[in-house]
Amino acid sequence: MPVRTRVTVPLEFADGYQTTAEVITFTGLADGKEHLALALGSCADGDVPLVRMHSECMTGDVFGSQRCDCGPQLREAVERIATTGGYLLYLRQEGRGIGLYAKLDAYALQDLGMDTYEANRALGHGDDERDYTAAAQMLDALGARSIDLLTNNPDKSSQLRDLGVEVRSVRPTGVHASAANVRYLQAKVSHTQHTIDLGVGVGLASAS
Ligand SMILES: Nc1nc2c(ncn2[C@@H]2O[C@H](COP(=O)(O)OP(=O)(O)OP(=O)(O)O)[C@@H](O)[C@H]2O)c(=O)[nH]1
Ligand SMILES: [Zn+2]
Repeated sequence: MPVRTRVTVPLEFADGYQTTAEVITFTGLADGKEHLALALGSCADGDVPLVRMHSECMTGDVFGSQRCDCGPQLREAVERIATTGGYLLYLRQEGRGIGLYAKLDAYALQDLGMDTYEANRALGHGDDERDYTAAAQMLDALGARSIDLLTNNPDKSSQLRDLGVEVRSVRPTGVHASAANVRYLQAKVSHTQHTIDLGVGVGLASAS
């Protein structure tokens, strides 16, 4: 699974944080999507890279939506990986794999009282349609056979291990709770066993 292009991109976030990423593209990924890898920090030969598999969320990543925790998780991941050395895989799996329009349909159903998983099912989708085969191919192309994985989602480490990636450790992300997303985070904890400690959530007090 060859790397197609590597290009250096200087990054500056809204809060002024700056770093440099090597943005990497691939050919022949299993699902034919244009997934990106960002190499951040420095990883010497033999070091185990810190990896985040970030699923695309246009509303959260681009527009700063408060309905989810994607924007702050992305910002956190870039800095942690730049400090440690590793890869951010930006996966084109909008809406947990159901697509942007369907995610917004699901938001409309959540506004009528469904939780995030019930809304997916009401639309005829699975709870989570993401498959990490392409991510495993990207890691293989990068020579990352053993990784430390930044996630609260047990399905990500489980799928990667089944795909032959050695996940040496799983590191939780910070808790980015707010009044607007706490119900969504609670659903992730109760339904898919995410390791999010909502008792210590940043901003949780304002949600109660
Ligand atoms: N269908 C649907 N997708 C959502 C909703 N809220 C967020 N998403 C999508 O969920 C994905 C976010 O996934 P991740 O940031 O990987 O979060 P996660 O699976 O909880 O795992 P970690 O953050 O690694 O713990 C993005 O693709 C979002 O677009 C929702 O209410 N419905
Ligand atoms: Zn989001």
